[in-house]
Amino acid sequence: MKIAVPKEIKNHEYRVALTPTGVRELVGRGHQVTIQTGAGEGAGFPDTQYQTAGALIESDVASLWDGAELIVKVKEPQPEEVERLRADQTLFTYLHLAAEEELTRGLMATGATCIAYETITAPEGGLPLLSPMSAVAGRMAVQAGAHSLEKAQGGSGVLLPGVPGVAPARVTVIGGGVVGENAARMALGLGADVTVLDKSLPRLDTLDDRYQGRMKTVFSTADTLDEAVRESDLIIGAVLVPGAAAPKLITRAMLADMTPGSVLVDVAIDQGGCFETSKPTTHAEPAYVVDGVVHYCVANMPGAVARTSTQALTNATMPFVMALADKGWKSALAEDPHFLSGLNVQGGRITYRAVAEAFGLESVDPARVVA
Ligand SMILES: NC(=O)C1=CN([C@@H]2O[C@H](COP(=O)(O)OP(=O)(O)OC[C@H]3O[C@@H](n4cnc5c(N)ncnc54)[C@H](O)[C@@H]3O)[C@@H](O)[C@H]2O)C=CC1
Ligand SMILES: CC(=O)C(=O)O
Ligand SMILES: [Mg+2]
Repeated sequence: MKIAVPKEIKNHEYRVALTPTGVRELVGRGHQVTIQTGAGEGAGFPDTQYQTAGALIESDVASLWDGAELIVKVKEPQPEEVERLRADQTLFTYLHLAAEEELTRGLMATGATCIAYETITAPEGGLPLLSPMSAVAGRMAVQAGAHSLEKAQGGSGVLLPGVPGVAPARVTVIGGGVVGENAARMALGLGADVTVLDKSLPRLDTLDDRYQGRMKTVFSTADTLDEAVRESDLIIGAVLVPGAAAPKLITRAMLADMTPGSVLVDVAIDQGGCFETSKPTTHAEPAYVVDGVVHYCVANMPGAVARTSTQALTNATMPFVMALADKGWKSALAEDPHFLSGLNVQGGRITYRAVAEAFGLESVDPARVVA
């Protein structure tokens, strides 16, 4: 199969969808892999390493897209990339469609087969192609929050661990999944006073057990959210309803109860964000202030640590890329119901119910599409 890897064009996105190691595996199985000039540069993989692994290097973006049957990317396609996509091509990348109606309609109009990393499931549960980046983003969320708390960033001037004689900062993490656990773990490591809110009691039970009560676990309700808003220096939004738009858990009115200079880090921004006042930001301008509260809402946080993130992401995506290349999308998805749950758009139709529901559109059962 002819596989193309474009250079990512989202703001400050330095990850790349395949490493030279991945290229070597694919080429060894008889596939042709073309890498856009410089695509791996930001992650520390120069073109020469891809060439040694057997890839072709293409400097012309139009030729790269034109010649491909399978396009493997990291971030959701930007408008100029959607324009390049054709009905006979398969796109495999993060899509986060429930947050982006225009992108959803754009991909439908191409007629292409669009498979999202973030909705693929695993037999043992969880989201195996989202979780490595969630681990990265969760860990980064605390760094971002600590930086945003500094006075020069508009923050309240609170140091997360405090110092002897001065209490540590209060950090609340809403959603105790992969992002939430990683964030809470980093905040604990820095000596902050950490509380995790979740709606899942089994999840809170796991966290309590795993951290031996060192982080407080609290069932998420309107009351406990109100309390978190009143008492926290830093709140990290880490909820997820897979494939769906994130619920808005902190409204603008609630910001009035926050201490001036306190910080909201909305990691769930790629699914639309879980705070009413969140809007996607970039690494170039990551934060802004609303009603005295600093908001950090970068939708591609792992892009900033591209070396670590690329390796972690491709470890998880490679088996799926190989299945697509070896078998073609239809057989690969038909044979694996967990892979099939990644199918979001195919032949102009939405094949993921939560995405269709976000826009009041119809969806078709993906099993029918691959039957
Ligand atoms: N901004 C970025 O760069 C990145 C963003 N993400 C995003 O972070 C979000 C979280 O991802 P994961 O931790 O992997 O998901 P996850 O599925 O592991 O965890 C989500 C948790 O949220 C909880 N939850 C759901 N609704 C809730 C509610 N109303 N109140 C309290 N808890 C609730 C669930 O019970 C679950 O424990 C996703 O939107 C993901 O796409 C992930 C990686 C990078
Ligand atoms: C998951 C995601 O949005 C990212 O890694 O950028
Ligand atoms: Mg996005």
